[in-house]
Amino acid sequence: MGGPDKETLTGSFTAEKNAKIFVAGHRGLVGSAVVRKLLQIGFTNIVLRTHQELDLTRQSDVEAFFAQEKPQFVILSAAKVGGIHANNTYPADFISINLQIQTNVIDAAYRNGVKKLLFLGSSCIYPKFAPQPITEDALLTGPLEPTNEWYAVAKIAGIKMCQAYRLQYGWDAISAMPTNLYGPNDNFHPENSHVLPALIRRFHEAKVSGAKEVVVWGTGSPLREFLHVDDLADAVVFLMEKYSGLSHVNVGSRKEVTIKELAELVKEVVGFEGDLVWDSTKPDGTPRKLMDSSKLAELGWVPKISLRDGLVDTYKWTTRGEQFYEGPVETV
Ligand SMILES: NC(=O)C1=CN([C@@H]2O[C@H](COP(=O)(O)OP(=O)(O)OC[C@H]3O[C@@H](n4cnc5c(N)ncnc54)[C@H](OP(=O)(O)O)[C@@H]3O)[C@@H](O)[C@H]2O)C=CC1
Ligand SMILES: C[C@H]1O[C@H](OP(=O)(O)OP(=O)(O)OC[C@H]2O[C@@H](n3cnc4c(=O)[nH]c(N)nc43)[C@H](O)[C@@H]2O)[C@@H](O)[C@@H](O)C1=O
Repeated sequence: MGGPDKETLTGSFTAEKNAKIFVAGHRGLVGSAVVRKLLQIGFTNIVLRTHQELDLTRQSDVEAFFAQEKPQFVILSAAKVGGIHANNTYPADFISINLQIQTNVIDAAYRNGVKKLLFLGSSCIYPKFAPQPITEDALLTGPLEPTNEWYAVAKIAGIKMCQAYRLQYGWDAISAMPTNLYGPNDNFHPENSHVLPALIRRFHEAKVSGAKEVVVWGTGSPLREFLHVDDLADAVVFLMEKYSGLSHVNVGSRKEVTIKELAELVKEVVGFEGDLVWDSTKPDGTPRKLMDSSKLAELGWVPKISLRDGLVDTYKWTTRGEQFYEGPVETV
């Protein structure tokens, strides 16, 4: 079976605005941003299923769904996702659920004639002490960060599955590796979320209750790179349009901050006036994971949203109703 043999394409995706696209995980941070982006640029035939309607860990249900709906494109943004504590506490869930979801969806998509699929991985696929900034070819060159190795192993398997299907069948499956993301529809669970939503919520609640201090995990020294999810959604559409290579592609903001700097910024944006207290019994995780996103930049995509602007918008979004939006807290 013939498939694309060139790394770059010339825009077949956005030309087909009535093509049927399945966005898996559309109620999550990434999936919801991808749907917003697709609607904004005029796509009219987006197929969606909630977790309750279609459990993607159930192989026969996934096969039946693909056989019935026959989508032409798939964005795979459904996954078991969480921050450092959730990853460290539920290793079995993180490896097994993610392996099941991605294996079922990727295989059923191929068998049911999907033209192109994009799989979402994560920057945690790289070795804990990879040279910085981390290029795509650092994959599988050293041991993983222990707090998220189970999730990382599943994500590496997803990349490899896309590559294997391209090599054996010539099928157009690509993988994007985003850095740490944030934005509307994030998970704001107090323990199981990522650092940014956790801190937005904790600082907000401290401001409202008049608390004198806020506890932040770890030492504050780890460096992280953050990307607003609307930038990521833009990059996803860009890659669907322009990229058809074997290698996965890093998607980062190319800017890093320490967790201490991040906490100070969230404190300022939320308007909390008390002190920060560091809980060094909590893990720091990987010391640094700045990705080298020059492959994507060379293809012609760069991010637009600064961390400060993205944070201000996200905080406004969480407090736009009468109550703080906590997100789908039952997910982890
Ligand atoms: N958030 C981040 O910082 C980063 C995320 N990524 C990647 O982006 C992708 C999306 O992450 P994100 O949007 O943050 O995650 P979310 O937790 O916000 O969303 C995940 C979505 O997947 C759905 N889902 C989970 N399990 C199943 C299942 N068994 N069947 C059907 N649907 C299911 C969830 O539904 P429900 O809530 O109902 O369970 C939810 O809608 C993931 O692959 C993740 O690895 C990569 C780098 C960073
Ligand atoms: C995207 C990526 O996300 C995860 O990796 P991580 O980058 O380590 O994720 P994190 O956002 O949870 O933490 C970042 C840093 O921040 C510190 N930190 C301070 N205070 C809070 C806090 O209140 N909550 C959290 N979660 N972290 C805190 C925390 O101690 C750490 O030093 C992977 O497991 C995996 O899911 C993955 O791929």
